[in-house]
Amino acid sequence: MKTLILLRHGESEWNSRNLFAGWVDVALTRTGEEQARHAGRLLRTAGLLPDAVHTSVLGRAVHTATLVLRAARHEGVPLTRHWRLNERHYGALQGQDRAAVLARYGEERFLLWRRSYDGTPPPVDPDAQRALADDPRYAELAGRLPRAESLADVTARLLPCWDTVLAPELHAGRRLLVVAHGNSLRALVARLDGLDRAGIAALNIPTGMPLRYDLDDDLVPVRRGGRYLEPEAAARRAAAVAEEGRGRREGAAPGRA
Ligand SMILES: O=C(O)[C@@H](CO)OP(=O)(O)O
Repeated sequence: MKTLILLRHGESEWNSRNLFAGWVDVALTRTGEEQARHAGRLLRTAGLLPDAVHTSVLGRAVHTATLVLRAARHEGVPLTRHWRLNERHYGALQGQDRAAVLARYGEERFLLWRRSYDGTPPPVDPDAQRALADDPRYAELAGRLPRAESLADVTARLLPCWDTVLAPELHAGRRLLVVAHGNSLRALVARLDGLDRAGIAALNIPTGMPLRYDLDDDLVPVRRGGRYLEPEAAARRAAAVAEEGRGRREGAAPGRA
């Protein structure tokens, strides 16, 4: 049996303000930092300390992973960053308020951009991301930085990381922790669980809640959907993520853990 633990970063400044973040490097809030520490304590208590950690290159994921390992008293493990695990590039929606986007463009387009498999948000103005072109984290992407991504695009750029890094390490018997983002994890879960379009549209992943997948020798989940270490809190918070833009945000969910 192979074990893969997925974790969306803790609440970010822009999660708390209900702004689309994408590739913009926003910091964790104090709540997000505490969520990360809580996740680390959960992993230790559950006996799920990872052999290796993989994150995106975005600060909110790397910071979350660092806080998780510190809280789990397990800081010695290798931590590798991959731009392929980044959040979906949200194009011109980055920095925009979800409620304002919903009000301006309507439910159908909001859901197409936010939760469909192949809907691509409007592209970002190249001037708005000039700094990314000089960012060493994206050196490999020189001249072909994305200007917006659909979930299909995210899946296509994430799979090489799965095929060449994550899957081989799992096959080698390593327990992995992947700390990434709402949409890069949706792409990974969709692939693991073989979700259809309706399943993908309905999938929402809450911040800071470890999701455990046990995989067979072919890396097929033993239980579809995996299992959150705190299933009730995760279900509540995933439902709140689905409602973002409609007046409630995840951090405002009642009875949150
Ligand atoms: O802002 C973003 O980049 C993502 C995840 O935080 O938002 P959404 O959940 O709306 O896809």
